[in-house]
Amino acid sequence: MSANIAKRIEEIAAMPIYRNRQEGLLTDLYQLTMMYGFYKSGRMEQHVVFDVFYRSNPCDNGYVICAGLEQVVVYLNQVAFQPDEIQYLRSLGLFDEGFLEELKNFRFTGTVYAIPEGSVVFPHEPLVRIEGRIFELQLIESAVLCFVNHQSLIATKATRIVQATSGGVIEDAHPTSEFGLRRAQNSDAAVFGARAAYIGGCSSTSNVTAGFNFAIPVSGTQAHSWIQSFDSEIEAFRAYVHAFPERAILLVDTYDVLHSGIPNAITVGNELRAQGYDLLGVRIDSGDLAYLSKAARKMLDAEGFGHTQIIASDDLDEDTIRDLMLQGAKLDGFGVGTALITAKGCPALGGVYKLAAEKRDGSWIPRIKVSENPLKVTNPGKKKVIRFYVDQKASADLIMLDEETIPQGEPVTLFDPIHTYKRKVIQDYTVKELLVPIFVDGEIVYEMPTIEQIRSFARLELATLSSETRRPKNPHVYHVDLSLPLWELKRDLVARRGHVN
Ligand SMILES: Nc1ncnc2c1ncn2[C@@H]1O[C@H](COP(=O)(O)OP(=O)(O)OP(=O)(O)O)[C@@H](O)[C@H]1O
Ligand SMILES: O=P(O)(O)OC[C@H]1O[C@H](OP(=O)(O)OP(=O)(O)O)[C@H](O)[C@@H]1O
Ligand SMILES: O=C(O)c1cccnc1
Repeated sequence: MSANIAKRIEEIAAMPIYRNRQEGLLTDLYQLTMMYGFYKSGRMEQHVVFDVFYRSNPCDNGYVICAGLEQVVVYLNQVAFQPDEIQYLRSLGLFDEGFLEELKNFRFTGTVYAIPEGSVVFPHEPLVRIEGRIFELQLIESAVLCFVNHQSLIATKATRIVQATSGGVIEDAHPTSEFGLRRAQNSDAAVFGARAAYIGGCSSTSNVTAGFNFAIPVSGTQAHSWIQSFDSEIEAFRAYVHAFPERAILLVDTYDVLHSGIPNAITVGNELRAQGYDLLGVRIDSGDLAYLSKAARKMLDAEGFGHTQIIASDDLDEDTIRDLMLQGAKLDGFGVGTALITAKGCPALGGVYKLAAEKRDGSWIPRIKVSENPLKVTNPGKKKVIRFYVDQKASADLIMLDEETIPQGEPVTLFDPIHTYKRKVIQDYTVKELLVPIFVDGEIVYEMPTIEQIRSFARLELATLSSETRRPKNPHVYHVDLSLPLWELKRDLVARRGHVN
């Protein structure tokens, strides 16, 4: 492991959220019973390849932003069983001592390729490809899917919400703070969700644990209780700006936005101004946010508070935000909690982990899972994914067998794997291979990017998609095709119901 890679993984593993997480038991029982079966039948060393992929985009979106790889890397680097966990497994009465001994010594020794966090990805593409002993690869399925599915879902939801603030124009998006801690499905979902939301374009989080661990900017205003705890709204405002003269965003809807909140904010703003400060902002958390923001803007502007921002919150999601902007709401920023952290409307990303190949006598034998539904038939073999760019826009992706040569500029004919008569010739393109090495034989070979690098990358990635692919409803379906050799292999294996000979 190079010094840089080692230093970076040390930094990441030192984050409190990752410390002391060995997570051997973060698995489904059937993984352990299958592992026991492999152990009993002498097949633990069987080398296999598993792919992580999903079959359809969440929220009828046109893409997913993949996220969660950092958590996967830390997990694979640390996964182990503690003595009390071994004792618990012993108490189940399912496993013999030899097997428990194997678990005591468990370490991940496999090879992992993955698409970097922040990338835009599409259905059926291997997001993570893991190669190694079936004994290890079976254990890790559940945790790897949990991390990738969750963070990719929230990052994707965040891109929908953030793009809604500016009608899909990425560079004009308004700052959007993630407010979901209190509404998340418990704390890990809140903290890792805040990370994913930041990757997806949120500008900050109210979640201090997420800020502390992941170096995400934290921001906040006040609760209604703050205002209620004073004898009057103006006293509450004065006390807050006294504490934070430069960064006060005053909550103006506790009593009456236009007749009390905004006039009081203006009074306090003038007092602040006399001390040389500008009132940073106001937050409206109820009522008709379009009407109130327009009226508040006029009142603030009339008193010379043109720079004072108006922030909205109140059960917002991408649809309401888009609606508000269409109504001409005068909003400079948003706080979004429940709908973002719970991915309202699309509660799970259905990523799966499927066996793609098995090593026999030194060569890879492709494996397939057949289904009546052609979209559910897996892509066999050890694979890679390439993306064609034309005029810097992502034009199509191609899933290929790992041994195939990547095209280098010659025209390429792509065909739809289901409706094969649908063809497209790509020329004048550049090409990028999406899966990059992360672990080789259990050792990390990837220099993990910082959260800022991941977030900036996600933004660049989104910009490679057409606005038609990014639009929130009925987006263009991005082409993900199979190379001819992969398509033929799949067809032959389907015909033979997966039998190799
Ligand atoms: N102009 C608007 N267009 C569309 N939706 C809006 C508009 N203004 C507010 N909303 C949304 O309408 C919903 C209003 O919720 P609700 O009926 O609970 O009223 P409220 O103002 O939040 O009341 P409360 O005083 O209980 O907070 C919220 O989801 C809010 O984001
Ligand atoms: O609406 P969401 O998108 O879920 O965002 C989080 C919500 O949490 C707070 O309300 P809450 O009533 O919990 O507390 P408060 O008294 O501080 O307003 C805040 O005012 C937001 O409305
Ligand atoms: O800082 C805020 O305004 C905030 C934080 C969490 C939830 N709601 C609001």
